Amino acid sequence: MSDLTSSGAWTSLAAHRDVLGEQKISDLFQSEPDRATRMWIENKGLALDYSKNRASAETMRLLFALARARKLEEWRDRMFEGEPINGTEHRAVLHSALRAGSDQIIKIDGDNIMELVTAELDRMKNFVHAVHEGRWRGYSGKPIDTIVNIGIGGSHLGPQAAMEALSAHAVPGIRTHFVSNVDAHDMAPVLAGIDPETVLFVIASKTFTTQETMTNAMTARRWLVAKMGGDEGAVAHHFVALSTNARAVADFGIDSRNVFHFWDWVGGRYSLWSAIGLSLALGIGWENFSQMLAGGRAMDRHFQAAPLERNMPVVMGLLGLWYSNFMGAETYAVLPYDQRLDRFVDHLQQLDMESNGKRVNREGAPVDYTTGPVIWGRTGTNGQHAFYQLIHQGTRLIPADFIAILKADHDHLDHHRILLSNVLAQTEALMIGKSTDKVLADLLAQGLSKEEAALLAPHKSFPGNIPTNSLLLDRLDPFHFGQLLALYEHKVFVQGVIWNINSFDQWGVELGKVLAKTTLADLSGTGPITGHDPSTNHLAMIMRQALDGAAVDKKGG
Ligand SMILES: O=P(O)(O)OC[C@H]1O[C@H](O)[C@H](O)[C@@H](O)[C@@H]1O
Repeated sequence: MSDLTSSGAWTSLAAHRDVLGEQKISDLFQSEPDRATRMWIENKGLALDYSKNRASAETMRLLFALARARKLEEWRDRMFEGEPINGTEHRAVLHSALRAGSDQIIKIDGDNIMELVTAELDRMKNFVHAVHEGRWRGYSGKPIDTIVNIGIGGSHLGPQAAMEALSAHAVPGIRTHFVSNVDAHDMAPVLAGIDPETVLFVIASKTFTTQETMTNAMTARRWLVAKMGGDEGAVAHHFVALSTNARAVADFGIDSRNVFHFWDWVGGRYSLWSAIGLSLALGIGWENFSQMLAGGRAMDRHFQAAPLERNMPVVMGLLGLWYSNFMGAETYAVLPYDQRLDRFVDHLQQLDMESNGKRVNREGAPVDYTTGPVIWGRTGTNGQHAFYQLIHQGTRLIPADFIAILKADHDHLDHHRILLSNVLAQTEALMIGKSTDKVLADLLAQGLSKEEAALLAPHKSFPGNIPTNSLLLDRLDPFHFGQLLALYEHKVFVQGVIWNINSFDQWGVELGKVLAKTTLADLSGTGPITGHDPSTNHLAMIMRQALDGAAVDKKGG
């Protein structure tokens, strides 16, 4: 047994789970009448109500004890102080420094990195202003009005999700596009709809080696040069790069003055706060981007200063772990009740699953407990008419976060009232359910015979007791979005610490990348394809025939 599963804190929780059993959340409200106010944490316009969880006061006490036994506070401080807690890559984890403010001093190996951070933010700010004020111009002298971000994973999902979330704050007259997939069905329609004289391509890649991004960037570059009559000089006016790899950017042919830097202590999925946020800053303006950083900073301060018992990321991390490790939940749903947060779930998916989808601990030993859950979701109310059926009546336990925005950015108050009423109805229904007896009584009252009612009742009853958090944001503005994003970043960190895994590497994505080089060579070659298993050889042969424009022989391959 591992240190974790043999620890007193863990075994106490397991024993407590057996005692708590199937105790109803609604009964906990009877025995703990102060739950709604006690299980409530608020920080600068972002509030968490976690009272609708399968967790009593005693559960929470044991979870906080687990966090302390795993030295969560020490790990948190080590992260903020720049210790190399990303052990497999010997790197610090300092995305918090990107939003810390210029008055802070944060050192790595004795050097104050805040000087670098502040200088780069200043460069970004100047650039954003130059574009918006029409001082930065395209090759033919026209001002820029279209931004095309080319990146993937952490260099795409965060900026795109934030741009969509903050669409109410978009700078008038600036259009933004986000291209990620190497599938040219992504890039082609964008190129078809933009003006080469007024476009700025923002090539976002931490490593500047990612196949998809490099392929898309080359295509964009070829397209632009062709549109400019073959003049390579146009590239300097229409391309900027965001990267930690200055050399590879130079090799690509982007002028060093057009490169915005960040550093290896910023993980890709944590990089929205860095130069990777440039497309977003161009899309929403510098003041709004700064507000987002301020929101992230506010959550950092909360995470650092609030006692564990009043600490939002800690509570959310511990509750998630409770369901995952002690109640068998395999997935976790995030259900934002705001259309603009639809893509936020995609970002959270990478943030959480790439961070905590690990099967060995920091020391490389296999874990004997489950780690990161499958994160999924979609906006409510759309989800209600699609997959909520399974949450309500399926066989799996699916805990969920409901995210609601108190004040909308439109004038249709009637819509907003309906939207929020659905948040209440769903979280209540998930908790309370509807017993078979109650359904039976209702059916009889409607005039059904006893036999008919008995047949129908099991289908119409709901077990309930499905746990939810309710997150309330005053408004979906840059500050509160920044808080929300940092909240989830720290939730992921909390869980990673307790599981003793490295949440900041991502070796699991490497194998496919390496193999893709071989398979690309196969698809580009001529002779028989024999280097793989029979299935892969067969599939590759069919694909090559199709790519070569030959008649496809699916049978023979
Ligand atoms: O920014 P890049 O170096 O192009 O990387 C883009 C993405 O691809 C990788 O495969 C990683 O899994 C991601 O964490 C990363 O964000």
